[in-house]
Amino acid sequence: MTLPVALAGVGKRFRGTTALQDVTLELRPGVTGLLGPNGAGKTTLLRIVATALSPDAGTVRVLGADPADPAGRLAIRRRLGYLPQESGAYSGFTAFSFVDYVAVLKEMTDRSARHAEVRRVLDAVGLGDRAHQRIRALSGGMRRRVGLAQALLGHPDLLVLDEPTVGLDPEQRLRFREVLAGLPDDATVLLSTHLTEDVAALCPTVVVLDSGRVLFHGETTALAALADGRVWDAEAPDPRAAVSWRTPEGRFRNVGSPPPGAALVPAGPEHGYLLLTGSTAAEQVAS
Ligand SMILES: Nc1ncnc2c1ncn2[C@@H]1O[C@H](COP(=O)(O)OP(=O)(O)OP(=O)(O)O)[C@@H](O)[C@H]1O
Repeated sequence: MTLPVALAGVGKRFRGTTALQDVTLELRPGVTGLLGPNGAGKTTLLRIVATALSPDAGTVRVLGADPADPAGRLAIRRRLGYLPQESGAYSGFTAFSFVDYVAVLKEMTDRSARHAEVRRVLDAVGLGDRAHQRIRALSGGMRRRVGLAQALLGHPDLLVLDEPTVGLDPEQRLRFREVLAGLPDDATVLLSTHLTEDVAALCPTVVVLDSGRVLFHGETTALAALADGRVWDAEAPDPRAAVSWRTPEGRFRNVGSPPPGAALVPAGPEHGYLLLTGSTAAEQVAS
């Protein structure tokens, strides 16, 4: 089977900043979450997979093709749906006209079939009744959903979604879950997020990126298992903890090496993530 995404030794620098370093990663069909603190390199990695950016080093294969080759790039783009980080562009379009415009770029030439597809994806993200409103008049979460709708056009084999849940209210998060669950089994989704609860709810597989390096790639349950027996509550931050924070009950949750007799708490993916990334991510998870 051709792997949907295969990166080997990928590196990317922006002037003095190393955004990605020696990233080797193979993705299989299904939903993979890309988790990491601010500046970890998530957007850079997604842009490379989505053929929007070339790496400085390493090899990239997406859907069996090489994005460095113009014919390969075109072949990938025809089978790709991409939600980039939010841009303010196209705000004068209506939701319908914007998604229709992207559908034209995707070579959907039959007008009535194209319009039916535009309606399908707008309905899928819960914007059927807002289709003729201008994008600038929509809320931030609705604009994000317009972006998601265009990524779903034409049933892509690979969906690359940069922070798709930002700005979504709880009901829309649930709907987004349903959209992902409704994709065919052989579709591949790579989505970035800061939120370990997104990963727990949406992604059977997770990649943890920090400072441009892959720290973990495996099942989300295995990320949680890294912290088994290493999470405990106490009256104060414990010096044996790699990370501590105050719980809503006013106690302190500690992740690290517990003392004998510690009040252990079941581990979740966020605790495994904190053990891997340490304090850089602690504030994001604790807040
Ligand atoms: N176009 C660019 N020019 C200069 N530096 C860049 C550029 N794009 C990214 N970087 C730098 O590369 C590093 C990785 O950035 P990237 O946006 O990939 O991280 P991220 O994990 O998506 O972060 P966030 O969670 O904050 O969105 C950061 O240090 C960033 O400042």
